[in-house]
Amino acid sequence: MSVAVIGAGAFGTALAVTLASKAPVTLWGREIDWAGTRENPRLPGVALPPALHVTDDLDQIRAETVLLALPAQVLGSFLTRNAGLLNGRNLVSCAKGIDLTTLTGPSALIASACPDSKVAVLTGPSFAADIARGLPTALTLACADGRAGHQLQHDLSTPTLRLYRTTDVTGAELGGALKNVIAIAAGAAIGAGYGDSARASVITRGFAEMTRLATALGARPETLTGLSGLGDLVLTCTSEQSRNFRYGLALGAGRDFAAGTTVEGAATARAAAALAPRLGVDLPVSQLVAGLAEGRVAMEHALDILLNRPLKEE
Ligand SMILES: NC(=O)c1ccc[n+]([C@@H]2O[C@H](COP(=O)([O-])OP(=O)(O)OC[C@H]3O[C@@H](n4cnc5c(N)ncnc54)[C@H](O)[C@@H]3O)[C@@H](O)[C@H]2O)c1
Ligand SMILES: O=P(O)(O)OC[C@H](O)CO
Repeated sequence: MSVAVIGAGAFGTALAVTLASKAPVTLWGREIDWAGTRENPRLPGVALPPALHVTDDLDQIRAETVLLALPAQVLGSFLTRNAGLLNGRNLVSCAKGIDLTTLTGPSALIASACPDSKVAVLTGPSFAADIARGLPTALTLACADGRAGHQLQHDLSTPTLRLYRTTDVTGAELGGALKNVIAIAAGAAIGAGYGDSARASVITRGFAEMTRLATALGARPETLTGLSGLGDLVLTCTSEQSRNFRYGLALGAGRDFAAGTTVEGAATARAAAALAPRLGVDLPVSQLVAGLAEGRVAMEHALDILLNRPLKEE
């Protein structure tokens, strides 16, 4: 097995660090002026192991399996530019989002750009810092090709990173994408001072919403109850390590949020809101988060919008 990681942000670097405990790994990033220090400022306090080679030269990516750890909204253009280099290899998406241009998940972007590749998705509850520090973590490896998924599950598991396998790529990647949207709403509820009971309602109704959208797009409902759905939803809605949750906190409290931070849920809320009428599904939380993120909805009206919806059966 040979593995490379594209995207030297926090997550790509963390995955490369844990995988380098098994075999040499090449990590590609476009801004790697930090490489000589053997510490990525996006992952402070983690020394890169000797088996991890960092480069900004894509020609050095020769591995048969390539993990794509770029933000969801830049993945499409990256694939278009580099399909010649990537097509035919096993390509594993590590991004959590829905592409705003195509309203599809990362796996469809990859399949379209690289038709000769086996496509997989690696997703689930995990903070980059936890993986890089060797804390125990369990993720979902989704691949429609069962045999390829089985191989990737073994190739990409490490002593501290335990992968479970599924063939439901749609369910796994939508769980990972949509939990970010709900985490923004949960953060906003806490930031606005609505309390933990309100957060529990957001998580529960948000989970119902995730399941509605994902199943309308072909996901298996049980996938949403797994690590990639409920597992990641719980983590992201309850931890201030999450950037989506912290962004929501700032929205709720009326505070500024650090520009340039990767907050996948904002664009994904807009994508989900655009999908809702096409699929005939009701996504009130996603629509609200899209409105908040775009500045169309003021936080002081957000609660009224949710509470004034018609009363209905659970
Ligand atoms: N950080 C985590 O804990 C974590 C955990 C699980 C999944 N993820 C997912 O991984 C993905 C990446 O997140 P991250 O935390 O690594 O983000 P990050 O903000 O730490 O890093 C993003 C990286 O992408 C690079 N980049 C941005 N635009 C680019 C482009 N056009 N071409 C090439 N490189 C580009 C940046 O230079 C940066 O290195 C996201 O979809 C995120 O949801 C992150
Ligand atoms: O920091 P966030 O909000 O992007 O969350 C990171 C991971 O997706 C948690 O599983």
